[in-house]
Amino acid sequence: MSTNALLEPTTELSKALHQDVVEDQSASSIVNRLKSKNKELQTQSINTYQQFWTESENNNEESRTNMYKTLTNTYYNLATDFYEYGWGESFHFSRRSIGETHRESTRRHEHLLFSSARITSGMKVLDVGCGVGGPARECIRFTGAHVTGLNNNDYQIQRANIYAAKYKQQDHSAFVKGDFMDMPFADNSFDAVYAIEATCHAPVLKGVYSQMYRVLKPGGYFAIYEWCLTDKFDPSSELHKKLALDIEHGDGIAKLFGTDVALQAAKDAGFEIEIVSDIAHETTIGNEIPWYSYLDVGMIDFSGLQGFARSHIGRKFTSNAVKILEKVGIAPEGTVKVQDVLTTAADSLVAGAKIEIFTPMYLIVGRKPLN
Ligand SMILES: CC(C)=CCC[C@@H](C)[C@H]1CC[C@H]2C3=C(CC[C@]12C)[C@@]1(C)CC[C@H](O)C[C@@H]1CC3
Repeated sequence: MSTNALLEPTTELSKALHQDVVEDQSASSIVNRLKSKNKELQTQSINTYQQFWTESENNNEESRTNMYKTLTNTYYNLATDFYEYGWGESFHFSRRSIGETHRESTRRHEHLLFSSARITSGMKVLDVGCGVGGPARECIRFTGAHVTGLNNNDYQIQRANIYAAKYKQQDHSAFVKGDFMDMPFADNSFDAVYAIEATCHAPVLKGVYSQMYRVLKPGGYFAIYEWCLTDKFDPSSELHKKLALDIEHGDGIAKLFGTDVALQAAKDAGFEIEIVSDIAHETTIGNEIPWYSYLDVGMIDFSGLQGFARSHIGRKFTSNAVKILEKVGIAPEGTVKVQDVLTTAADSLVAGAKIEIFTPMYLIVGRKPLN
């Protein structure tokens, strides 16, 4: 393989890279997980990912957008273990209230979306870009619905299935591999569809929303939390452009779109819009603490390893620990770069949020017309 060749994140690659995927305690098992990777493939994967962002012919927006599947899939092959270690099973941010734990606010944020999508017991629901299935499992508990999780990353599907067995939810869930721009489902097959901080990986928002529209039954609800640049984003500002690029690089996103583009895409897909709001910036009760506070400088959560790992100081600790693990050959070469990419994510998200050019929770709720 030439140094510039991209490693395609196929199912075979996933099996060879992640090797033995077992049930484990997510936070403390990061060392074991890193140890069990195929070292050569892990190194090649990070080199593939970095080619989209460092000196190479693939480092441009067009290339990233054309190759969104390779970009995002490779990102999650590398980032998933770290996400579980530092965040848990639900890969999204949440509005936070005083006295609320990370887990509580995560659940509340999910419940808001499930209620907005009018999900009730017995419904057939689609979770688009389901990660390792944290929100899907909560949707099942909260509503009694059957949830299908769609994901293009084999490793995350494998992990979602392990969790489904652990929580005895196999009869209420299914995790399906597929591209959300070309979903492997029949027209009109779900009672409700939702996506939590996932459709931002699409090259074109209208493409993924149209697919959600197609598979939704007439009269059914669509509810999403979208990652967007806000109206305060100024494309002529070097700082704004740099932060947007760092968010894209740190989070496996080919191109971030504005809230206006997202709303128009939902309308163009055919939805009758019922709710639209950047709920990160609402000054309502239940939103007293900024969503990014866990990642911000000075914040330390002593509730456990996971809380510490996501804090600014915890990230520094992890960076140093990973350097040692890589040096002594426990972690594959390139793992330090993965943690660096995630550090870029955390820092740019906080910086972008503080100047309000970015939101991870642009809420759009729409309905597919009955006829
Ligand atoms: C990428 C998208 C669309 C959504 C994921 C949102 C968040 C769950 C992640 C965004 C940045 C992530 C980081 C971590 C956990 C998951 C995120 C908050 C870590 C705290 C995981 C542990 C690492 O050592 C540091 C990471 C920083 C970024």
